[in-house]
Amino acid sequence: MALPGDPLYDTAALRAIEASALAGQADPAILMQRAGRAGWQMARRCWPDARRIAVVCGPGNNGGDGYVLALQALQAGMDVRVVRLESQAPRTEAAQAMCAAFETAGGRIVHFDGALPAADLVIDALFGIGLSRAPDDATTALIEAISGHGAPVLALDTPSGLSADRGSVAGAAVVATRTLQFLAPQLGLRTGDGPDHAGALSLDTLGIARTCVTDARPAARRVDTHDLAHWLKPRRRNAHKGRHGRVLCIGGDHSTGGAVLLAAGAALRAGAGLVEVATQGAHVAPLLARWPEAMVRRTDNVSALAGAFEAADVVALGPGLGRGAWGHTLFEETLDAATANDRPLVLDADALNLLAARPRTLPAGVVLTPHPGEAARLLGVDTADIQRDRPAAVRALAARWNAVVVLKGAGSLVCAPGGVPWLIDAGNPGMATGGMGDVLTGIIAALRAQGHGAEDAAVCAALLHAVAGDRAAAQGGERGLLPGDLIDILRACANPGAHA
Ligand SMILES: NC(=O)C1=CN([C@@H]2O[C@H](COP(=O)(O)OP(=O)(O)OC[C@H]3O[C@@H](n4cnc5c(N)ncnc54)[C@H](OP(=O)(O)O)[C@@H]3O)[C@@H](O)[C@H]2O)[C@H](O)CC1
Ligand SMILES: [K+]
Repeated sequence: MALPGDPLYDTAALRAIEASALAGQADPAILMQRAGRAGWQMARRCWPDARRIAVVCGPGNNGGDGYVLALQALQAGMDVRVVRLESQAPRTEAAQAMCAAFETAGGRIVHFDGALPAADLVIDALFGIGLSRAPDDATTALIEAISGHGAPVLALDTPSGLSADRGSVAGAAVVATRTLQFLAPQLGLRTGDGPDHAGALSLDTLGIARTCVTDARPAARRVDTHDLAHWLKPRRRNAHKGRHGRVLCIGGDHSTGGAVLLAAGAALRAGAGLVEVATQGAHVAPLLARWPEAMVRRTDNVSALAGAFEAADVVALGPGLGRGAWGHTLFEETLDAATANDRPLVLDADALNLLAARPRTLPAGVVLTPHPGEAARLLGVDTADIQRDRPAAVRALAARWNAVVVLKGAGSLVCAPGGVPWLIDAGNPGMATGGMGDVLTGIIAALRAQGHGAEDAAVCAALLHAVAGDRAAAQGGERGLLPGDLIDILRACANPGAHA
């Protein structure tokens, strides 16, 4: 069965695609010509009234694309200025040729003196996939002038200063209104700082053969709301609650009972047949009031859970667990029991912090759901290290713990050990609030209990969680979005097509 989603590429793959596309081409600048023309057609389509065009060109082939665009605009009768740093005259043969063609046609090139000229549209052709280091002060000033100009910004290939591989910014990066990618879609524009800098995304394949792209190794696979149906099929008529699995949620110390309540509610709304909660807080009554469908028991240790543990198809450990004596006991005993009984586990929140503090080998089929801070503790690095290269971080976490990992954050990433990461192309900043992770944990556990493998359950759950977050935000706004809002909308999202 075909994998859901679309491939995303890193710069190494893009270089391979470019080489494959240029093989046998008489004119090595053919792609640059097409890129510059595509950029100008995009500019005309998105900003048809723009007359004064400022094109910021860098020293490489991204700049070369810019010179081609500038010539196109000049020949269309626009008022065009190419702006560059005096130190950044075109260095590649192709870019030099395009620059010469622009000047021969009467194009004007001005050196950046701290301010960009008045313009109706700014084109960012400073750096593309060749960015190799943090911009120096002069380049930073130019980047900031682009972002602060006030006119719309069309970035060619990559917003300059953003890593197309890592989705991170070393120093400064252009904030673009739209980014026109060339050849194939880039991973870095969709995770970490990518979405904030790339703006709306477009792609022009520059007319290359499809095989040039399909032969390249994807850096990730992007999934969005349209892919939910791949996992969430209509239910068979001959069903009973046992077929939909049994989830045991363990967590909820005295002051953090709400977390395990959210996980249990999410598991119910994501379709688990039965949900049991083992907790110790004084929140049993409110939990049952909110979810009378859940079975709740107070517990001090796993042996007290004997029946529940055996009966469970999957155990979610961590929401509100805390790191006190009670949490420690349940952490160690649950992992021992899950290992002995080969019970699928979802570990979140304090279970992750306890695992980082007391490393141990995990049984097969575990799903970890760290946010960047928990991820940092699980790898023994700083949070900044995680965010600097999220794709590398999620691969490292999956390998280090031999588990499927959901690295939460802008553009959540999911990865199995040795696998290609999945990029969740949904979600919004309204979801950056306490309790949202507990909801995700409940959804993963519910999908595991319904028979999905660890990787499928993690990808589908992360996508379902983000889609529900977007739908809830669309109804009432991102600010003030609460985990309960997602739970209330989960059912509608978890049955694609049911309400069509
Ligand atoms: N994707 C494709 O196949 C296509 C590529 N095209 C366009 O070309 C760029 C890639 O071009 P490239 O020349 O490899 O790289 P860039 O233009 O992005 O910039 C690299 C040059 O800039 C210098 N550089 C890098 N980082 C910095 C920095 N922080 N400060 C100053 N200068 C920097 C770098 O110099 P080095 O010292 O690193 O050698 C290079 O000179 C791609 O993005 C597309 O826009 C085709 O035209 C279309 C298809
Ligand atoms: K650029």
